[in-house]
Amino acid sequence: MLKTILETKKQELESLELPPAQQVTKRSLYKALREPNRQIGLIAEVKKASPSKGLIREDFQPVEIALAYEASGADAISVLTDQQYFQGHRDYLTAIKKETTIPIMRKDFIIDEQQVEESARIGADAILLIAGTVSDEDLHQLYQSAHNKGMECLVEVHAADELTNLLMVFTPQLIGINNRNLKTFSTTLHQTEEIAKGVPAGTMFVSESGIHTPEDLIQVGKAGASAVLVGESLMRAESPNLGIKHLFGEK
Ligand SMILES: O=P(O)(O)OC[C@@H](O)[C@@H](O)c1c[nH]c2ccccc12
Repeated sequence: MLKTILETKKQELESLELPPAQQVTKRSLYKALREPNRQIGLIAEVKKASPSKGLIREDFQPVEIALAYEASGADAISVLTDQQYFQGHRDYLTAIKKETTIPIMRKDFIIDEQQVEESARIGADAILLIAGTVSDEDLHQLYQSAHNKGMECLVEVHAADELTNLLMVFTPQLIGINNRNLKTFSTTLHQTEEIAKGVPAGTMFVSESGIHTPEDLIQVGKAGASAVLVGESLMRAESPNLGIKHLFGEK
């Protein structure tokens, strides 16, 4: 699947038109996650559909969802901008950035400098970079170029050896451990527990995917996660607010 998505991204790159730069003030994702609103940080995701689950939310109002996340105490927001597989759009991110005050991360498959520039222009505060999509050296380049453009990065890994190899090239300020197996699409929080052992002391990491309950938060918190990235369980809730309350076990 990842291979297919990357093929699409390469095609899209051939006709990518850079939008005009939005005049925005960048917000720090690192800082927000270092001082979370609750016992563990929350990056709440705006996600309409996914390749594994199909359509997740029929009534999809991206700005309203983002505003509700912020009002409910999310520390940051992740916005899917991939159109073909996640039914996202870069305009959703720009609109959300304008209406909110917390850091906004662009969730897409970023494999080229042009997309880093595009992310800066549409108003992203941070971008997701995925280990294994390009070489670790190229990933480092994209990471540095994002920082040069005033953005921060969440660098995602899926396996312990992937993290080990990455750390031989550079140490990202923020690591994401994806609980989803990209081949089978199944999720297990053991993934976080296993891979966390290889995260350097003092480096923050986020546990991503397949997180639904207060027990899940405790489990990944014990493994050392500073924050969680949650999409589906919030998007399927009756409202974003109820979804966040349910996640944290609040009345
Ligand atoms: O909807 P979930 O299971 O809560 O997962 C959110 C997020 O981790 C997931 O959307 C994700 C993690 N890494 C990605 C890379 C690309 C697209 C999507 C993702």
